[in-house]
Amino acid sequence: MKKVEIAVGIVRSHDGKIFITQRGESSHLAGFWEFPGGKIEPNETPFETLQREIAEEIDIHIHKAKFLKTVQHQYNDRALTIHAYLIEEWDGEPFAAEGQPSRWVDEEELNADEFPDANRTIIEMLKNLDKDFN
Ligand SMILES: Nc1nc2c([nH]c(=O)n2[C@@H]2O[C@H](COP(=O)(O)OP(=O)(O)OP(=O)(O)O)[C@@H](O)[C@H]2O)c(=O)[nH]1
Ligand SMILES: [Mg+2]
Repeated sequence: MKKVEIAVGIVRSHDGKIFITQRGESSHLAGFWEFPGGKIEPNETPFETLQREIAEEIDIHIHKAKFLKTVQHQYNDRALTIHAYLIEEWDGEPFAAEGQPSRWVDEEELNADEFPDANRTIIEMLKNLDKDFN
């Protein structure tokens, strides 16, 4: 079984909107929405991967990121580990630098059904975080 380990960023604006991108037509889980990020390369820490992938995919420079959660998920063809970070301070304006569809979505309107199954617990945690603070 193929093992894949990734780092993803939940980019959240001060007014509670999250920047998400859509997976390309020919990729694994095509058409689902995702948090920008990608595979950890040899000799990279998850945070280094996060900085690199976020720069490549949405062209922002991270100032501060808060580690949220690591989740594991078994797909048919791969065992996936996701390290998820919350990014609330950055330089630049996020855009889909690789030409993929993208949008800002209100956190309350994040719909786990539009994301791969592995994202479900991350989205739940995100919504619960705010309950604790509000
Ligand atoms: N970037 C990203 N990948 C995710 C998320 N949720 C999720 O299950 N994945 C899965 O994590 C794996 C790594 O995604 P990736 O963007 O780095 O890699 P990729 O499309 O080049 O993968 P591939 O070449 O195996 O198709 C993919 O299998 C993707 O479907 C997410 O929120 N963000
Ligand atoms: Mg990627």
